[in-house]
Amino acid sequence: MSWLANPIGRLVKAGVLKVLSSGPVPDHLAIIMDGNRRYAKQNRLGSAAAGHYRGFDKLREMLFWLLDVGITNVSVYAFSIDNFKRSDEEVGALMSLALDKFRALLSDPDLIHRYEVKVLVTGDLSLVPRDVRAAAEELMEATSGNNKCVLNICFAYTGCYDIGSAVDRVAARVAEGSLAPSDVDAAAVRDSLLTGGMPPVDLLLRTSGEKRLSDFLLWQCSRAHLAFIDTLWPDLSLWDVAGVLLDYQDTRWRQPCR
Ligand SMILES: CC(C)=CCC/C(C)=C/CC/C(C)=C/COP(=O)(O)OP(=O)(O)O
Repeated sequence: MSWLANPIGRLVKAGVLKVLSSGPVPDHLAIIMDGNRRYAKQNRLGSAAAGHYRGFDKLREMLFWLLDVGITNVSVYAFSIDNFKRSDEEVGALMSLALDKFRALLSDPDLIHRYEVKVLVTGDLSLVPRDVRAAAEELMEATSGNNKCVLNICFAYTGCYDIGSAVDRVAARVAEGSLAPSDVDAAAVRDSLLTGGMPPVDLLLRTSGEKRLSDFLLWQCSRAHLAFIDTLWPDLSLWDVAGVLLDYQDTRWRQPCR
């Protein structure tokens, strides 16, 4: 167990989170949780799946930090459409993990109920097994009345799919007559994205040293501050998060009106 769980550690953590919450915090933080397989290898966990399970535990731990700091919209890249190209064994393990965790989040009083988190699962859910889709839909339905925070789990997702399907929805509205062709503009496409009413991403964090967007929230990140750190996702610490947020706050103080 981390030292942050002992009484002194809890005080230090509360102090760090309080300091961070006193500066400007992003309205919307997006995270590419990269490095689970390398973490599994380095720590001899025996399978990539074990690294992904550690990855979920880190996500849950980090969400408490972010919500305590006052960040109210968090998007995470949990499974890209490109991830279907991985081995059947790994894809199957990631689907089982999602099924398990979507069900666990349904009854997670400390996180979902206490912080009143609405959970969205966004992506092409027609591509995922029926039981995973049903669990995702049940989770979204059960949390749809929560309105303090949004956790957007991008699953079977890519930014190109998101933009393409938004354009399809706009075209369908034009075809049925509910939108005039002259009213088709960037705002109409933006409002049809899977992220719906979420604000644009202010800060994108990617772990593990890779400096790429990997087709994540391309439209939503058009003005985002980008943070790339070397830490593998399951190793992410409170200090990593503090460093990224302090850097973001420094940028906001220097450029208040972007
Ligand atoms: C249901 C839910 C919210 C699950 C969250 C679990 C989680 C953290 C999933 C991320 C999966 C993923 C493809 C990570 C990228 O690391 P990688 O596998 O590419 O690792 P590598 O870069 O070391 O190869």
